[in-house]
Amino acid sequence: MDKHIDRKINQAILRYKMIEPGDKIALAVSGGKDSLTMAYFLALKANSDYHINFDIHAVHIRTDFDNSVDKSGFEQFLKDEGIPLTVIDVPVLKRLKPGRKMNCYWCSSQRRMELMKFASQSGCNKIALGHHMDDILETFFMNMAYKGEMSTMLPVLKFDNYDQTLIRPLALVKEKEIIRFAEEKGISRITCTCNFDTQSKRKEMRSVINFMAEKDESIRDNLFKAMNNPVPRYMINQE
Ligand SMILES: Nc1ncnc2c1ncn2[C@@H]1O[C@H](COP(=O)(O)OP(=O)(O)OP(=O)(O)O)[C@@H](O)[C@H]1O
Repeated sequence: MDKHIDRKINQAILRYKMIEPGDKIALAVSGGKDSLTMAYFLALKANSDYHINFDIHAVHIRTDFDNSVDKSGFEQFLKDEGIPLTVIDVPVLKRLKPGRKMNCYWCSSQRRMELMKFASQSGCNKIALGHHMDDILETFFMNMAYKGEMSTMLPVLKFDNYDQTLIRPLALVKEKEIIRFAEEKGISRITCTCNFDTQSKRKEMRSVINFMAEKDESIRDNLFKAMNNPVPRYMINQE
């Protein structure tokens, strides 16, 4: 077991009050390295005498186009770790309105909607996603560069209009730490490789951040810390 990842997840749970006693958590599992790593560590806690009692149930959304993820491998992995799984078929392509082009935003919003539906039907009050620290940083830079706003994906997001809360247990874990763990565990690194990939802006931001942290890894930590540490006195006030 990777103690560092486990510690970082414990820190996130504590710092953001991410998991509470009695929670029933739907684990959104794509079959990729991030969500399987998340499922592995949460299962260790849910199935042991961890100080917070909670239940987990993995959910995989199977779309109507091939995304090249090796399904049999990840289903077996979850079984071996004692994690129950529900697979839901969602015709993402078929649901597209005539004349509309397929894109990542449409796909992820359809998946998100089905995850919420599953959670509410099965009594889950939380949905866990496999986003990690680098995803959160990239989103922060993308939102500044392309939307002109300072915002990002939150470690814990309570919806106003729904009973569910989104959580991101890997919020303090770096992607390279997940890659190392996934290699040790034999978890496939394949993620979505559909032909509709429109994630080039995210990739651009990733290389900008990697460039900044290339010579000094603590820069990545500081960039993340800065998002948690605004100094209002030295921010430009619009009023
Ligand atoms: N088909 C799916 N079914 C269930 N959950 C999904 C699915 N695809 C993505 N997710 C959830 O959304 C998160 C972000 O999805 P994204 O497509 O960005 O994957 P990723 O960052 O490559 O992560 P992973 O390595 O888990 O695939 C995933 O970590 C997972 O929790």
